[in-house]
Amino acid sequence: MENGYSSKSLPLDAPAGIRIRGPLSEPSLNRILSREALQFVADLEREFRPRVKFNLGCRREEQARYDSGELPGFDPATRELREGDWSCSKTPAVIADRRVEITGPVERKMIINALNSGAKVFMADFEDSLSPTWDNIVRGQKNLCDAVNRSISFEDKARNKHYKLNDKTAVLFVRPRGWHLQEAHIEIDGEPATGALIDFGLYYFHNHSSFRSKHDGYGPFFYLPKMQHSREAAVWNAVFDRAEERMAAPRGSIRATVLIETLPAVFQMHEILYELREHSAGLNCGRWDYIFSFVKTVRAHPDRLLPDRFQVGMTQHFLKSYTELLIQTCHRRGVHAMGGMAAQIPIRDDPAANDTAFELVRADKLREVKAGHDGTWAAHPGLIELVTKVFDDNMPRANQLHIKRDDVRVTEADLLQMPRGVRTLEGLRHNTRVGIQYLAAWLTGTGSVPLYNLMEDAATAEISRVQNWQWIKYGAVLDGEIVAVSVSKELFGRVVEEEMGRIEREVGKKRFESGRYREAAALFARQCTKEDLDDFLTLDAYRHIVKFVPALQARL
Ligand SMILES: CC(=O)SCCNC(=O)CCNC(=O)[C@H](O)C(C)(C)COP(=O)(O)OP(=O)(O)OC[C@H]1O[C@@H](n2cnc3c(N)ncnc32)[C@H](O)[C@@H]1OP(=O)(O)O
Ligand SMILES: O=CC(=O)O
Ligand SMILES: [Mg+2]
Repeated sequence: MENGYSSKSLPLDAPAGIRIRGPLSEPSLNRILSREALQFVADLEREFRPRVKFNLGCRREEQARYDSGELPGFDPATRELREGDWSCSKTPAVIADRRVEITGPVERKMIINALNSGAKVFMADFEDSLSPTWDNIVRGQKNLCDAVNRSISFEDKARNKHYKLNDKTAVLFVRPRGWHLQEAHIEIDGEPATGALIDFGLYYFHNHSSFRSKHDGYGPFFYLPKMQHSREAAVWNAVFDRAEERMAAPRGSIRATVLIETLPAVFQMHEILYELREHSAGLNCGRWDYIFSFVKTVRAHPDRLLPDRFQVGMTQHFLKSYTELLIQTCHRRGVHAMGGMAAQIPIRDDPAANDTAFELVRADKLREVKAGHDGTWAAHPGLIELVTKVFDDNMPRANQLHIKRDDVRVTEADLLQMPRGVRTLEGLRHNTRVGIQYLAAWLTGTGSVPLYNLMEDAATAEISRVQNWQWIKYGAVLDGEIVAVSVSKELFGRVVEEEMGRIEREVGKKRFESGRYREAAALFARQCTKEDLDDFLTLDAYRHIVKFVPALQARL
């Protein structure tokens, strides 16, 4: 035995070609990686890995075109499909009313709290709000199994608090990782597995039959993140077909909502729905990744520098156009158009600030329901009552599929219009302070955190990173300074140093020394100052959280 791990903590009964490289922290997790479950995910991996790799290659090719000056737009080749008359399969009754959805990582206590929160849906997250440590991934699957079969409970000994499910709970959706992330701790035929297929496959394998016996045979339900093109949706559709076939589940029983959260995908919404038409549960405005993707896509265009992050709100023309087009598209195809996440969360120790935060959430949700959204997201149980009321007051039916928004006329220029606002030193400082603290949490296994009274997760951290990168790369001139100041590596270096000092003062010396702040700062600074922008912060950061069983230590 070395470092607390023993070969006994590895599941030993893996089928041929599968190697589990991460330790299991308790024997009850073994069941998640049963021989049959691993065989199921390995079959998916072997069938779909080539298509996943092909699609990632297409992303690189498309990005090279944007880097040489092109901008994304509607595809002339699929015009007939966009203009044609077709619908997605009818939405199952159990998810007809999705007015408020709570989201959160697949953490045991939070799953119980979210399911009990009074929201219609809980989206359990392996993605933006989860740091994908091996333990979080496997434990998250176990937590979800226990939630689906209603045996989940949690004991908070320190607070003498016992958690269990209420009789009435939210409907469960699960968001697997995006196509770009690998699961290094499961090797299939000598290569790391595709994270998305591991998350989907293990969850589907263990839970499909429980869903079959309820919800009129529909489910499990999924959210699908970060796609860039309809050919990626076609892969998900084929994965769903194969999973249903293997488990003798009715075709179309799996339903999934696609997040439109990349700039290229906004030009592909009809096409994405078409590919998934038998499995679709609509689209969602993933605003935070969308803003991140906007910057990433135009990274080679020096004339497209974003203003401060706080000014890129949903009333900016490009974001308003995106949400309206999404609503029109979904309602033409007979599926839900879900709203996104306001970043404000309850502020316990400051009633005035709490009131302001609630007012901002109320205004955001009012805008969404009036625009025609069928529901929206909430980040915290303390917001469910408020958000529900806004939708109840303005949406008398279960949804607004009948509101077609034929008045909406959105062009490529609308979707690409630059947001207005100023670029400030405080914006650079805030991005840096938040980016470093978020990464420090992520490296220790926490994927969503409250920072300065806002929810921060991987998508919001990405905005901080790419905005800094863009300003440094193109020497953005800052507004509001007495003498002209442009952002440079030297200025950024000073900002990192000063913000590290501030973080240390804010979190205290003890926490600062025992945390991973210095490692996070080095990682964040490296990412912000690279000559060429990395596609995802989490790809670089993932290397820092991979922990192989020492006896099997090898290069990633
Ligand atoms: C860009 C996107 O993808 S958005 C979607 C992804 N992001 C998310 O899902 C973020 C979800 N939200 C969260 O993770 C949390 O609300 C945070 C990290 C922002 C704040 O969490 P905390 O600091 O723990 O909040 P707070 O202390 O006020 O929590 C109070 C209680 O509510 C619970 N709670 C807070 N948020 C949630 C949630 N989203 N789901 C379930 N329970 C929650 C806490 O566990 C705590 O429970 P307890 O009283 O039984 O101990
Ligand atoms: O996933 C949601 C987002 O806003 O990003
Ligand atoms: Mg996202």
